[in-house]
Amino acid sequence: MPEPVLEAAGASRRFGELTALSEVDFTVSAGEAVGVVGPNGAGKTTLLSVLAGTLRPNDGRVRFRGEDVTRLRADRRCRKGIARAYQIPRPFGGMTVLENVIVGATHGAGLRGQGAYQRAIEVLEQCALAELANRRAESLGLLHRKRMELARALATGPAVLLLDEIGGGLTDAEADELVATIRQLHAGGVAIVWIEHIVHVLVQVVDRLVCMNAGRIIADGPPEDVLKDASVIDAYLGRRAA
Ligand SMILES: Nc1ncnc2c1ncn2[C@@H]1O[C@H](COP(=O)(O)OP(=O)(O)OP(=O)(O)O)[C@@H](O)[C@H]1O
Repeated sequence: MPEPVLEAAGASRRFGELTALSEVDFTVSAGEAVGVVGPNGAGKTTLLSVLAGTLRPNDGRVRFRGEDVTRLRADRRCRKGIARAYQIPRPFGGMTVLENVIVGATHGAGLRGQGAYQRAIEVLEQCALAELANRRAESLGLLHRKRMELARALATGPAVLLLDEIGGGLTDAEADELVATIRQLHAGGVAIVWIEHIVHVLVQVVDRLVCMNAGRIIADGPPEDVLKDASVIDAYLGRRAA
């Protein structure tokens, strides 16, 4: 069995009366790429937040490389190797692309000076952003802002990268470019958990697909099997086509 890098065991999260996440067991192995799909409100982002540490589960545990990190805040988990990129990129305004990525290297990886600079340059190249290093972050178009969001996450030196609907709003050609970048990052050994509604984009990258509905995982396996699963068609794919 491949070594689990990040796992949630029996994780539940309630918001008042609503159970957004209900006793979920989820594992991503070292170097694996897992896609997460499901209807709106299924609990996908809540699961990602529980894994990243921006939300505490009410019950259950989160483990990173076997260590219980349930009580660690997101910034401490980031230092250990769990990075997250958001649906809506949040560049630090008034700073260049390079400076934004240096912040990731400094705060997320604990690098300083030349080390942080070198790491930032490396990830800008990996994310095809080197030519825009000195541009103001807020002047970038959507695809480049998404690449910068990825670069900032990568600069933290993650073992696992959590991606929350980063394909949204892109044209087909832009989505293809983003897929190429993410495949490269994955080929470099980073494990990926990617929530995405654009399933045909997602399946170009992931080895495994998980479908959630009403706070639970209803299917988990090879993408081609999950996409044929009757409960997935009923809860998600059928509804999307309707
Ligand atoms: N901070 C919060 N306070 C109250 N309710 C919340 C909060 N965050 C999420 N919820 C609720 O929990 C449920 C799961 O939300 P979540 O964002 O995890 O779903 P999702 O599968 O990511 O949906 P989408 O595809 O629309 O992003 C939803 O009913 C949502 O309204």
